[in-house]
Amino acid sequence: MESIKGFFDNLGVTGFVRPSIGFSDFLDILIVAYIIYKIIFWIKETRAWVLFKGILVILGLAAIATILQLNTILWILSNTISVGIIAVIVVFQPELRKALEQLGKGQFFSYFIRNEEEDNQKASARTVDEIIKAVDKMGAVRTGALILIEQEVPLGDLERTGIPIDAVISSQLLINIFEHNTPLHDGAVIVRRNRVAAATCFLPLTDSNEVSMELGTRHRAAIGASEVSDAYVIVVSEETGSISVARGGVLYRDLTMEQLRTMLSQTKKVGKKKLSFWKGRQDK
Ligand SMILES: Nc1ncnc2c1ncn2[C@@H]1O[C@H](COP(=O)(O)OP(=O)(O)OP(=O)(O)O)[C@@H](O)[C@H]1O
Repeated sequence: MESIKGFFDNLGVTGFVRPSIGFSDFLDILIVAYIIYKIIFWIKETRAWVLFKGILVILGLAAIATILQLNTILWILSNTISVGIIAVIVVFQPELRKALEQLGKGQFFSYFIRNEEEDNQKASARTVDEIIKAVDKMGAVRTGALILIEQEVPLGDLERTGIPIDAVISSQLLINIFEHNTPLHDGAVIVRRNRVAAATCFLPLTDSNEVSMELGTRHRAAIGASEVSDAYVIVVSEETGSISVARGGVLYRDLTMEQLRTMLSQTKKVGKKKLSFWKGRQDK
């Protein structure tokens, strides 16, 4: 401390006050750090993660604009920031409401907590095989199905509209879930890595005018979900037994099993080992 004081004295800075850190300050820092940690987890689990990355890009641009003195860009950024904050509150109103509701119910932190063990698992070739087997069988007997395979964009928001399952994936499980007149058959199943995360999930319908009139709400929901995420959304038509995949707002219809396998082999690769804060999760 004396050397720091000496440093400031040499700089001519007088009146150096030695900061005193007491127990309450320590507790204060710990609580704030814990809350920030939980909020980051929440951001990673919801659509907010994509928005968060967008905000980081804008902050990066602002930093570059400040360094290079790009005054017009700085002016635009400073004048749009207040509008941006209001827009974020409006867009994430459902998530904020949910978090406040959980806080009221005393489940705030459980809402934020992810299953770390699950995070360390990876989508395997076996998972793809099981999905293809189930889809093939359901198509043959015209059992309608809707399956989302999560990629980089977390599907926590959609998952919470359904019933949690959290079971290792198998073709039998998927076929059972979509069996007619059973409690779980309505709605969509969400697959996260090797597990069925939830069933009966409600997906947003696309409002695109370009979707063929012959397609009903199952297909419209698949396209809608693929517009708001990067998930692979598989649809088995109850009417025709045909298999389609929606991805990035585009519906690839009447796929053969080989075409489906080729598409699903492009899902998050097995064998990549990286720890990436930017990507938001650990892939193995
Ligand atoms: N928003 C939604 N989110 C999840 N699942 C949905 C949604 N809308 C409809 N579904 C599922 O789709 C079923 C209705 O499918 P519908 O017959 O309207 O669609 P379709 O596109 O014609 O498909 P199919 O060829 O299977 O008949 C519902 O019973 C439900 O399981």
